Amino acid sequence: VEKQIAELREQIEKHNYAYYVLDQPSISDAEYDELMRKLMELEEQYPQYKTPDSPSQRVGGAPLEAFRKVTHRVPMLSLSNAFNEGDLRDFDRRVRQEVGDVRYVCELKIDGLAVSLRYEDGYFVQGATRGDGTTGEDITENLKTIRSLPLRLRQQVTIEVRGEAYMPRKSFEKLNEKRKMNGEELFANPRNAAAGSLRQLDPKVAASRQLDIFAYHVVNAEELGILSHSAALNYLDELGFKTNPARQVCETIDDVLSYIEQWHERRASLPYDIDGIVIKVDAFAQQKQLGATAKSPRWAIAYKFPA
Ligand SMILES: COc1nc2nc(N)nc(N)c2nc1C
Repeated sequence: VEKQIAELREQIEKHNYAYYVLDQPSISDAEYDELMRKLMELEEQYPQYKTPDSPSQRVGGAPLEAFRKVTHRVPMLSLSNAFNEGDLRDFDRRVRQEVGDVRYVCELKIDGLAVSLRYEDGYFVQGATRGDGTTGEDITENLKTIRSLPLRLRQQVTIEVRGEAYMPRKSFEKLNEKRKMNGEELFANPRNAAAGSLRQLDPKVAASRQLDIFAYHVVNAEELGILSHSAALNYLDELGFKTNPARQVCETIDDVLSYIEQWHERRASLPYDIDGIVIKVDAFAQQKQLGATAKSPRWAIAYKFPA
């Protein structure tokens, strides 16, 4: 029976990954539900074979009284902003003055909220909000309900990952539709709705909000022998995280500007809100040379779209 339960777990996680991470459903909802029902039934009968990474454990138990505080071992910095081409060219000049020739990675800046995810030996053990950058709130139970968040990685690594939790526009529209029917106050935008959902003390409510998450940073990348940000993102893919596919390596600031132009136009075609583009120096050795201020890294900048 233990083997049967383990097989079911693997099977369900495989379909979960295909559906929520790759957006390529591999079985019908009905078949998926049937597998889940079978797993829950067997785990009910043989609780000794229930494991923390089982898909049945995604929607936690009882609501919390309050959130525990979490101190980030590495502070969660914020990004300095650029509002026009001049700001971006100044950034590029400063970077090149310091490190010489440079490659950038450009990413969409998802309009959600930054979270930190800790895994030990491949198992998700804790998730926290950014808070004030040093101290955040433990929202592990709520983050577990996000289907694209792996409860167990494809490699048994101890890693800390940063990502952006967000509410897809479709989920946002459905949620506000429901709130309107119930005469409740509407959320102003998907970002507020995502923040409100992750601050729910009852994981069942968070689970109902259909949130999603993109991983975008490996905190202990160098310890893991990774040499660049683009390699870190590919590593996150290998581990089973959902990363944003629109990322692009740019050799010049002109390439960065055309990437920004392109996504400013294509923004409405995305199934989620973005509020800008993040530009990062790719090589970690150069990031290290550039360092950070108390508030933000000198090797990255966020270009904000005009409101
Ligand atoms: C390395 O620091 C960061 N990287 C980021 N990357 C993306 N894509 N989006 C963000 N919001 C973001 N925020 C921070 C502080």
